Amino acid sequence: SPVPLPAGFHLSVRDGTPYNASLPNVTIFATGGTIAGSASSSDQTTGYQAGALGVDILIAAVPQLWNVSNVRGVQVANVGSESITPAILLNLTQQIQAELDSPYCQGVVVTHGTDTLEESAFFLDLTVRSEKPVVVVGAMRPATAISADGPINLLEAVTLAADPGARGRGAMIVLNDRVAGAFYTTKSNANSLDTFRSAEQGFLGFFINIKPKFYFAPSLPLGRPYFDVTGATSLPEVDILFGHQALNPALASAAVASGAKGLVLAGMGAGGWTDAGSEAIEAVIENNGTAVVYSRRSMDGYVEPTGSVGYGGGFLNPQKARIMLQLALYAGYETAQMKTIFEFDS
Ligand SMILES: NC(=O)C[C@H](N)C(=O)O
Repeated sequence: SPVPLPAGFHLSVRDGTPYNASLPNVTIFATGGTIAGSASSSDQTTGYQAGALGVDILIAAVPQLWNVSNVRGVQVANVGSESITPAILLNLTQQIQAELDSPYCQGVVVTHGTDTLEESAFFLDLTVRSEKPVVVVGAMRPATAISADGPINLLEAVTLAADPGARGRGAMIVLNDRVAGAFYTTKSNANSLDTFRSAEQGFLGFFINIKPKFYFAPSLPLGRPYFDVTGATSLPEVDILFGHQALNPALASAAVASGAKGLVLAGMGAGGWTDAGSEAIEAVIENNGTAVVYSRRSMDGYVEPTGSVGYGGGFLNPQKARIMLQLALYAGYETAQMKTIFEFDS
């Protein structure tokens, strides 16, 4: 059923949604996830259907949104975040760019499953060119759960996107009363509400009474590249190989044979790979020109280039190095540019 219009609102000439001329306009792009999840009972917090509820239902559940902004919902997808594809990401970033280029929009929010939220947020950080806030938000409990965290997270995300102090900070992630920069933030716990961590680089701020409080003036990660994908329809395939004892060296050539143009190695320690594995990697680079980034399975740290082939993944974890490599291959980066973006050479 339609949301009743709060006092003082009238219908926007733009698209017929409630509109208050004294408030900023924020567009919510919904992609699914637990924040849109529905379970059969209020005590069920696993095994529910992610991406079950539409964006209008998410908005209707939080009438406080109308106190801080005029919100408009756009349904981009409605899936668990394990099913987000390059096609969805390209569609999402192209729609966001067009929206932020419009003078009517002051900021955008993306609702997303938390499992791969860091990948999409990082992708948007690298592909949206705007001073206006891009805020990615999820939830750890489905919308039907007792004490669901989605509604407050959504309200904080929209409040952040509407806040002029949020400009010029790149894509941000909101969960559990914290503001995190997309570049360095990762999911650290499968179940906890406090799952997102920003490691040594730290959070950007937190929320008090739903209002964002920043620790620092606006700044961006050093050397963060921008990739123009406004005309892209697909991205090159990049696969991740996970390092462990008794590694099967044949996996590298198998990945390349099935279409990978790039490989990210989630190596041991600071990016270590077995001798037989390294020989296999050198062979695929030599035979196929495959781009290889050495990253790490360790939670945090910096990975230097290993030997004469491939690139060191720098501070990027494997899933972020994969996104970066897809974009760099799409953009046709040469060796020197690859080294700059991955190894933070200046
Ligand atoms: N908390 C969540 O959103 C997890 C969910 N499986 C997803 O990523 O879509």
